[in-house]
Amino acid sequence: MTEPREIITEPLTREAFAPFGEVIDTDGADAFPINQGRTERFHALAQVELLGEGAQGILSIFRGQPLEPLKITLMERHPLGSQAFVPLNHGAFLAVVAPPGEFDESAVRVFLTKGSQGVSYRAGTWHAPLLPLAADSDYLVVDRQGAGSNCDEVELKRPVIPVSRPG
Ligand SMILES: NC(=O)N[C@@H](O)C(=O)O
Ligand code: NI
Repeated sequence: MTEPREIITEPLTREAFAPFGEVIDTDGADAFPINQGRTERFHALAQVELLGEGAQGILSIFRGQPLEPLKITLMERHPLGSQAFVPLNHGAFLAVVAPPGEFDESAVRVFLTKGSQGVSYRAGTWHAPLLPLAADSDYLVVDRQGAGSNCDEVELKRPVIPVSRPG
């Protein structure tokens, strides 16, 4: 059994997450009034990427459970589309990511979201499957349905254990 590797979680910010996708959050986002001023539109927080033959955008709800023990051994990517997760009951989660392209295990980073934040993984961004911190956490998921293979998986040589920043 290979030695697990601890990675310190980072707070999720647009700038830090930019190589992997977008942060879906009203904080710090541009907004403009619509509906005669009764509604604020936080516009285009993320782009939906739908690539390849017969690609369609779909909306699903994932009801996730925490991974226990919290040890990540597998990551995946969706080369033909983005995948967004938006919490429906304020469930914080871990966004464990690595840059698109050839998988580089040394480049894995762990972001801790606030319950008010969602993410959109860019097409091809390596990520761990949904990792909510609390039981029965619901997320609206926007991703791609269509022809072709849209899920590549990779086994980590060293399992990753997220740890919170000391202090
Ligand atoms: N398998 C599936 O639809 N979900 C994963 O892609 C995930 O990122 O959770
Ligand atoms: Ni995924």
